[in-house]
Amino acid sequence: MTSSHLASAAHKNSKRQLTLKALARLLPFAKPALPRLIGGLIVGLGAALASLAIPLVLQWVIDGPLSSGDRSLIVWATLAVLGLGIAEAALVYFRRVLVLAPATEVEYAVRQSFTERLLRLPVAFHDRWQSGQLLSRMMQDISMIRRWLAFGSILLLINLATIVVGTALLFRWHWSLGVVFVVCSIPIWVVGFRFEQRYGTLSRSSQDQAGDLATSVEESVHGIRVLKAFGRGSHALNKFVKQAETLRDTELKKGYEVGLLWFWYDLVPVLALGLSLITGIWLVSHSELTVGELFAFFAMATALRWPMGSLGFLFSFLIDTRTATDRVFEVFDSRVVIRDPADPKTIEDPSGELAFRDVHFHYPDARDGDTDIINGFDLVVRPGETMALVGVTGSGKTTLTTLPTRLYDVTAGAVEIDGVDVRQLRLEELRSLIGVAFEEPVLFSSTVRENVLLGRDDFELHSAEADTVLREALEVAQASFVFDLPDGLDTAVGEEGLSLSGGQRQRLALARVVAAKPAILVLDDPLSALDVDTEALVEVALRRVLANTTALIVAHRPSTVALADRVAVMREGRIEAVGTHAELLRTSAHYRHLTVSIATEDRP
Ligand SMILES: Nc1ncnc2c1ncn2[C@@H]1O[C@H](COP(=O)(O)OP(=O)(O)OP(=O)(O)O)[C@@H](O)[C@H]1O
Repeated sequence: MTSSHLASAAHKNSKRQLTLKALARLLPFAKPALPRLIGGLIVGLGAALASLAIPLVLQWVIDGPLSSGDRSLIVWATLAVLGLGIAEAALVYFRRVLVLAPATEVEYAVRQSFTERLLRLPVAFHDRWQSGQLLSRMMQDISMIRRWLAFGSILLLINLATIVVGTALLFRWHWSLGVVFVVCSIPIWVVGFRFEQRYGTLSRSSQDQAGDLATSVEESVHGIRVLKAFGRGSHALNKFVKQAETLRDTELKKGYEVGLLWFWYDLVPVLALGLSLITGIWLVSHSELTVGELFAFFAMATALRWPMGSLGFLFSFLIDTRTATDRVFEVFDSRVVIRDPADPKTIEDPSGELAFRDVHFHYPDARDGDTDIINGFDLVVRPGETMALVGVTGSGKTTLTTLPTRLYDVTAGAVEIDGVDVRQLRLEELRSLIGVAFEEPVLFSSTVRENVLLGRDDFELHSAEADTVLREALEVAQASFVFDLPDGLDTAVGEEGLSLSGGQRQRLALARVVAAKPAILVLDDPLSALDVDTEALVEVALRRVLANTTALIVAHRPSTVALADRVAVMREGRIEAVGTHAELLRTSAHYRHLTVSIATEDRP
C-alpha cells in the first residue's frame, strides 16, 4: 500500500473515531504499566502543586510578615519557598524515573505483538503492503507511542490540571482577574481545535510519506546491482529526491501549523498578563486587592506560562501519536484469514497422497469478471509418486505450489492430503507434512546450519541427530561447498553474511526442504540455477529422496522432467493432460510443443 491509499483509508478512519477513542486502543498493551504510569502522573501532579504553592507563600509573606516586619517569619517563608522549589525538582525527577521503564515495556509489548501479527498475516497481506510502510510503523510509530506514554500524555494531563487549579486560584484572589485570564485563553481553544483538524491530515501524510521513502531506500539498496548495471543510480536518486521533497513540503506545512500554534500559545499568556496587570493595578488602587495578592497573581500567571505555552507542542504530539496509533492498528486490524480450523483433524500416519479437487483460485486484487488463474484444476499425486508440472510461462504453476501449504487459500474446490482438506488441519501440522522450495531461494541472516535446519525444531541445533540430518541434506543438494566456507557450517550467510552464488543459494534452499523430511515435497523449479554437471549429481541424490516421498515439481527443463514418474501439463489454470513423458509425447500436441520450447530453453 502506498501513502495515497493509506491516507484515504486514514481519512475515512479519522472521521469515525475521536482522538481519545483511537488512543484508548492502546489500553490492553498499557494495562500492566498503568499503575506505574498513574504513579508517575500523581508524582507529577505533586510537583505541579508545589510550584503553584509558591505564589501563595509569596502572598502570605508580602501581606503578613513583610508588612509587619516580623523577620523570623520571613526566614521561615524563604525556607518554605526554597523547600517547595526543591520538592518540585525532586518530584519531577521521580516522575521521570517512574514512567521510563513502563513506557519502554509497552513499546516492547506493542512491537512484539506487531511482529507476531506480521508473521501471522497471510501472504496476500504482504503482497499489498510495502515493506517500508511496515518498517516505519514498527520502528518510528511504536517509538512515538512510547514517548507519548512516558512524557506527552503525563505532561498534558499535569499541565491541564495546573491550568485549571491555577485559574481557580486566580478567581480566589479576584473574580475579575480570573475572568480576564479565562477570556484571554478562549483563542487558545479555538486555535487548538482548528489545529487538530488541519494538523491531523498533515501528520498522517507525513508519516505515510516517510514509509514510502523507507520503501524506496530499501528497494534501491536491495536492487543496487541492477541499478548500477543499468546505470540507473541517478534515476533511483531522482525518485528518492522527489519523495523526499514531498515529505519535506509536508513537514514544512506541519512546521508552519505548529509555528502558528506556538505563536498563539505564546502570545495569549502575555496578553492575559498585560490585561491582568492593568486590572490588578486598578483593583489595588480601589483597595479591592492587596499588594500581596497582586504580586501572587503575577507569580501565578508566570507559573502558568509554561503549562499554557506547552499545550501547542503537546497537542501536536498528541495528534502525531494518534496518527501513529492508527497506523499501527491498521496492521492489527488486518484480518488473519488463514488460520487454524475450529475443529482440526489430524493425519496419524500420512501416506502422502496430494489431491487437487476442482481447484479455483484468483488473487485478491482480481477484478470481477477476470478468469480464475487456477481454473478447475484436478490432479492426484499418488503416495510416493513424483509428478512434474509443466506449462507455458504464466499458466499458474507457481501459484499452484502456494495452495497446498495454504500460503493462499483456494477460492473454490479443495486441496487434500490423504483425503483430508488442508483447511481442516492445524497449520503447524500441515506445514510439517509439506515442504516447499521456491524458485527464488531466500536465506536468512544466520549460519548455514540454522538456515538448513529451519524446518526442524524437534532437536537441538548442535546435537548429533541435527548433524546427521544436516549432512544428509547437504549431500542430496550437492552443497558440500559449505564445508570450505570460513567457519564451515557455522558461517553466517544471508544478507549480513557471506555472499553466495545463485546456484549455491538454491542448493542450500533445496537442502533445507530435504532436511525437513516432509511426507510431500513441492518444488518450484528447484534446479534452475545449477550447471548441468551439478544438476545431474543433485538429480541422482534427489531420486533417492523422492523414492519414498510424494513430490510435485514445477519443471522448466527436460532434466527436471526426467526425475518424474508422471507429468502433468497445465494450460490456462487447469490440467490439459497427465501421463508419462512417453505417453504425452504421443497424445498431447501441447506437451510436444512445450517439450520443444523446454529443450530450447535448456540449450546453453
Ligand atoms: N501475488 C500476485 N498477485 C496477483 N497476481 C499474481 C501474483 N503472482 C502471480 N500473479 C499472476 O498470476 C499468473 C500466474 O503466475 P504464475 O507465477 O503462477 O505462473 P507460472 O506458470 O509459474 O509462470 P512462470 O513459468 O513464468 O514461473 C500471472 O498472470 C501473474 O501475473
